[in-house]
Amino acid sequence: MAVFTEVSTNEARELLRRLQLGELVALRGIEGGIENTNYFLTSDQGEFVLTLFERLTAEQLPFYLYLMKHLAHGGMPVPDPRPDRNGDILHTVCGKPAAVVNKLRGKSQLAPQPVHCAAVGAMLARMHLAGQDFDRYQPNLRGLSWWNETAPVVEPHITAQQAALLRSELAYQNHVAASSAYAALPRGPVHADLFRDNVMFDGDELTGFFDFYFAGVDTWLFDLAVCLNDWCIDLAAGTHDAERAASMLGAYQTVRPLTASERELLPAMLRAGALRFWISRLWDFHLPREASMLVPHDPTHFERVLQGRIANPVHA
Ligand SMILES: Nc1ncnc2c1ncn2[C@@H]1O[C@H](COP(=O)(O)OP(=O)(O)O)[C@@H](O)[C@H]1O
Ligand SMILES: N[C@@H](CCOP(=O)(O)O)C(=O)O
Repeated sequence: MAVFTEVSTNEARELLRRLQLGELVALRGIEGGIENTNYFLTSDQGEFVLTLFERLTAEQLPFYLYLMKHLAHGGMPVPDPRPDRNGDILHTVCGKPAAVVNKLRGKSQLAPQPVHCAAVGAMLARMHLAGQDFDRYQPNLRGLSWWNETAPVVEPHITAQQAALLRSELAYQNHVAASSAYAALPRGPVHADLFRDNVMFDGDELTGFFDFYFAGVDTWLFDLAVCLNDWCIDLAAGTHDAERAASMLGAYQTVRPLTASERELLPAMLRAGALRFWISRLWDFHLPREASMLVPHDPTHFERVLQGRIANPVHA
């Protein structure tokens, strides 16, 4: 359930008027999602998604919303935030920061085949290139600094063996981040959470991707590693799927070939991607936000993925 704040039809009607998006036809709460309140908003001009931000602040949101707008205008199939009469794309609904975007066609592909992984790889590379000239900056707020801050917070809740893995991996990632190969990695705005549930497909055709609310400036390789760690992993076993990974990496490189530093650091970034989601899942699991309706994801999945990435490094 992801309607934390109830929006009345009157409020929806008034919002559509403010945004000059026509007359309300239907308003329906969206059950998926864990962070925000989402509604499908249908007017006589089309179908939209209304999001009320429950956690992100009005200071953080412009980066995400303007990045989506920039990418949409660059031809990427991402939601385009709709402006009001003054040109503002961050609105207020029920006292919460809110946005209205176009509804994307298609549905999530939760059992991806190599063809889907190739589509995601090519689209990710196009997105990286399209984001190059985006002029706002916000770091990846779930990057290395956050891992260093959060690891000691979750440590009291895990076993000694898990804590040892967490500490040694963190030490390794701090060491990698200080290296000259890491400094040479190309970077720019990244999605940083492009999991299967954030991409739409119509059959084998990728029709869009959304949920930019973990985006930030980071290495492009980290973004690719996050995708490989979700799309190209057998979820039941937590193991690497070589065929799907080859499809994703190959398609990514048809658009943007990896640099020498990226090839060198792919195994390290696959570990970083696994560590990032292991820590955030441990955090959500052991320290749930007060009054949150968040149903935490299983942290042990990414612990297994991390162990697999350490034991069996994958090269480009
Ligand atoms: N622009 C969009 N077009 C179509 N469906 C969307 C769009 N944005 C969100 N959704 C739907 O809403 C659900 C929840 O959105 P999501 O951004 O994942 O929420 P949360 O940030 O709370 O996790 C998605 O799984 C998807 O079904
Ligand atoms: N992809 C993350 C959780 C983020 O949730 P989302 O619904 O906002 O994509 C994970 O799997 O841990």
